[in-house]
Amino acid sequence: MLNVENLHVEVGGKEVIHGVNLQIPEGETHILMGPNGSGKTTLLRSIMGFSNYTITEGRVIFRGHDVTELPLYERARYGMGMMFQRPPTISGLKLGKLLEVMSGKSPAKAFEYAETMNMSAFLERDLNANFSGGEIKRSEVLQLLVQQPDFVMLDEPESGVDLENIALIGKAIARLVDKDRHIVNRKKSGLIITHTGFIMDYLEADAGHMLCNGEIRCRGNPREILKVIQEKGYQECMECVKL
Ligand SMILES: Nc1ncnc2c1ncn2[C@@H]1O[C@H](COP(=O)(O)OP(=O)(O)OP(=O)(O)O)[C@@H](O)[C@H]1O
Repeated sequence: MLNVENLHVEVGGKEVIHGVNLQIPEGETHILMGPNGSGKTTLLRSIMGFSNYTITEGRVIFRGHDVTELPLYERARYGMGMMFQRPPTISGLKLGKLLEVMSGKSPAKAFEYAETMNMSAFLERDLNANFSGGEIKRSEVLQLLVQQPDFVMLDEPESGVDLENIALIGKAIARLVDKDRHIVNRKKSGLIITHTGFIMDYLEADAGHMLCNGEIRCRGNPREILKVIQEKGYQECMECVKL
């Protein structure tokens, strides 16, 4: 599904990602961990094609297409989707209208998803305007449910979410990356950033990667990596490179 080859990324005039290689096969969900400021969000945004993230070396291959030079919307058309950690507020754009546009010919289905995500009362509100942290997360997951991307990237989906809503969001994300869900014979895949690992209680994670100072320093079972981080800190994990 996704093949990131020797990716180097510059943001704000400095190199933040230093030669990352990452492969996510069709039907797999991978977990991305690492200390604050290690470059996790930068990596996801570069894969998605945000314009202020400059790829200075390396390639992003998605479904066999080299998308390194493509704008974000073209990557979305190929089937990539991303949940923002801090999405912008857009005055004048109602959440309901956005869902209608995203859903194409099936707005009824979009409003069903809104109900599932406890967001029906937000449809007439401007996008993200005074939404709480947890409401923003639910709105982001709702938009992805409506878009149904083949490959989804999620930036700390559980952070700031209360215990009841973690279950709601966790189950919705499990639907987004469900291996058995086929869209025109394509299996879904995902890449999820997490610090706590709570999201792994709701879905089957196939592999974990730990990013440190813009480099992947450890790969393996995501629960094992998390355990080492919890018990011994990031340093130990950096040294136990299992590549
Ligand atoms: N636009 C920018 N201008 C300057 N520096 C930036 C910019 N965006 C990111 N950085 C820097 O790049 C580094 C990596 O940031 P990034 O947000 O990718 O880290 P992260 O691993 O996602 O962190 P966290 O776990 O805290 O969310 C940080 O030092 C950050 O300050």
